Amino acid sequence: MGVEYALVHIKYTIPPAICLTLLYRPLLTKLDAYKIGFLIIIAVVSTIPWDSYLIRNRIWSYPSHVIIGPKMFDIPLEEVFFFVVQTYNTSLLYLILSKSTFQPIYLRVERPCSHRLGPANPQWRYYKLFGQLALLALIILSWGMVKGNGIGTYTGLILIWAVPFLLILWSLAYQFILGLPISNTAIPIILPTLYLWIVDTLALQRGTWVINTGTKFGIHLWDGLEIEEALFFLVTNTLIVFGQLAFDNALSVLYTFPGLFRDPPALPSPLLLVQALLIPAARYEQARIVGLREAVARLKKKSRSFYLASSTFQVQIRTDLLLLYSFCRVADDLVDNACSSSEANQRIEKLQQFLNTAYGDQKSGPPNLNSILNDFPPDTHSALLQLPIRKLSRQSLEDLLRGFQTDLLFSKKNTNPPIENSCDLELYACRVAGTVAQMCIELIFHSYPSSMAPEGQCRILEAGNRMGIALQYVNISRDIGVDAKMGRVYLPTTWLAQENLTFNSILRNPRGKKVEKLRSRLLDRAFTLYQSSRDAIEELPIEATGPIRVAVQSYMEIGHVLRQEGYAVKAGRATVPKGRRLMVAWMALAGRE
Ligand SMILES: CC(C)=CCC/C(C)=C/CC/C(C)=C/CC/C(C)=C/[C@@H]1[C@@H](COP(=O)(O)OP(=O)(O)O)[C@]1(C)CC/C=C(\C)CC/C=C(\C)CCC=C(C)C
Repeated sequence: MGVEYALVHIKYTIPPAICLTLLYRPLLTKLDAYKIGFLIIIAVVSTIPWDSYLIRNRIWSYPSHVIIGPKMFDIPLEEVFFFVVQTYNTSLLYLILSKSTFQPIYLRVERPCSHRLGPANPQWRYYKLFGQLALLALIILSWGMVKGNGIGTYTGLILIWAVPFLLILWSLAYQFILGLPISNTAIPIILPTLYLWIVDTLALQRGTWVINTGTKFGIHLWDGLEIEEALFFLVTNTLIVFGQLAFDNALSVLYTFPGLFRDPPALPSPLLLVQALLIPAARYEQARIVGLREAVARLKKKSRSFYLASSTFQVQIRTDLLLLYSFCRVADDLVDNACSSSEANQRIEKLQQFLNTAYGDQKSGPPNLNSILNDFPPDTHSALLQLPIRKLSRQSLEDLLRGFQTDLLFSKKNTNPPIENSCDLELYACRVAGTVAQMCIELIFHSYPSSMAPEGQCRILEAGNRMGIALQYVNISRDIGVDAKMGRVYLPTTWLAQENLTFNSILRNPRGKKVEKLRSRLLDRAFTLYQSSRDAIEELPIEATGPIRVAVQSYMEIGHVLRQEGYAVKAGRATVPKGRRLMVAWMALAGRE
């Protein structure tokens, strides 16, 4: 009996497990736990028969003085723990590295060129086939090595066990394996493999486990690292990462195509996941993928705070929020970028017609939105078409358009600017931002059905509305100068009068001590509203609380920056430095401010 192998864990595998857990803990969700647990079970169940065979046939062995004693099917318990901890560590590293990637946009429709819906990535079928043939060849080669019963036996046994699993995973998830950024694929394989190679070098040099002669090539990758050991760790980490990728591929299919899976559960069963993976890529909906790609690009370009926040949501709700953002952004830009206020008015009318058609008469089947799209520029079509209409209340979207209408009432000639007093300001903010908050909450409750009584849900919606107003006040405080250039002053005229300012004087000069005083007054209101509504976030479904905290705290941080002297400005707007934004997001996830 000895503790040598146990010490390998204490020194080398448990410390990274603890560090990775602490790092990922604020982001860990039930779905992540489900994924990791699922893979650990598969890893242990599939490795035990193979490892037991190897030990019984003396391919490798453990001197009795290095293990504590208890065994499972001849495998020391330390070794069984190794399968668990390796799967856990590599999975966590994968989750950390892939968190910011919105994976559904890497799905590809595969159709033959002659298909009536047009060509779409036909070459991917050949990539799949090529990989399958290569893996089949490897299986045949490894079978020959095992049969030969010579120095290639150990290599053959590793490959004959692992490659069939790789073949299955490749066949199901080749799109993600090939298409995702290497931060999601190669890096989570390479980093733990290199680490385990070093650990293995140290362990073998100390004789913790021994590969017997006659069944190995005797080649060392470096001094102390047998080629077979190096291969083993490479292959097992590849299996773990491919397993995670297959899982995520299934989730992406499930949550991206409502036409294939309408309202899938937040924790899908293994059967449902397999069904999603078996859907032929020819049935994926190209318009949906394009809509999501454009939504991600829009969010990335236009809002750093919400882009960062969006990456903390799970794929299901993240998809809906991205599409909502895309619609709101496009609608806001259509109005803001119109050449004249009459064109802007026409655009709002068209958006209203779009909503009328989209909500239409629910009984007469799905509405045909294509005819109305001709009224809009082509680069806005996907944002309009993909809006998750059936999950959102018509009232909120119509109020948002009413808010945009207020913007059109600003003009130098207009002697009655639309925001006269605090009530006007609040109503405006409620329409353009309170509605957005309410829609976000509607989407959350749709993704994570709650047993909360309707009164409770109403209370949360009201708090969300206040939070939206708070964010809009921060937005207005930040943009006083930018808005003045567009002929808009959202500070109430009664407030201006108290400082001997006028609408036109702000248009001429949106700076100075008096303006700072008013900015500060608006920020005070924003923070009061924030304080009065932030507790309601904790009552949201658990999957949404951390990410929503990130969204609102990141945006409120702009307010904190505005209160400091000499803050950084980008394109005329106060901006939160990246490091500070990340710190705020991290603290928000951890539930601190
Ligand atoms: C991660 C996440 C939550 C993403 C989605 C957010 C989303 C759908 C935002 C819509 C943004 C938008 C373009 C709306 C049009 C109207 C508008 C301009 C509103 C202002 C946003 C400003 O963003 P930005 O600075 O990029 O805009 P400009 O460059 O100035 O044009 C707003 C300030 C409103 C944003 C409000 C929210 C996102 C609501 C936040 C509150 C919640 C999510 C609910 C909190 C829940 C409780 C229970 C309190």
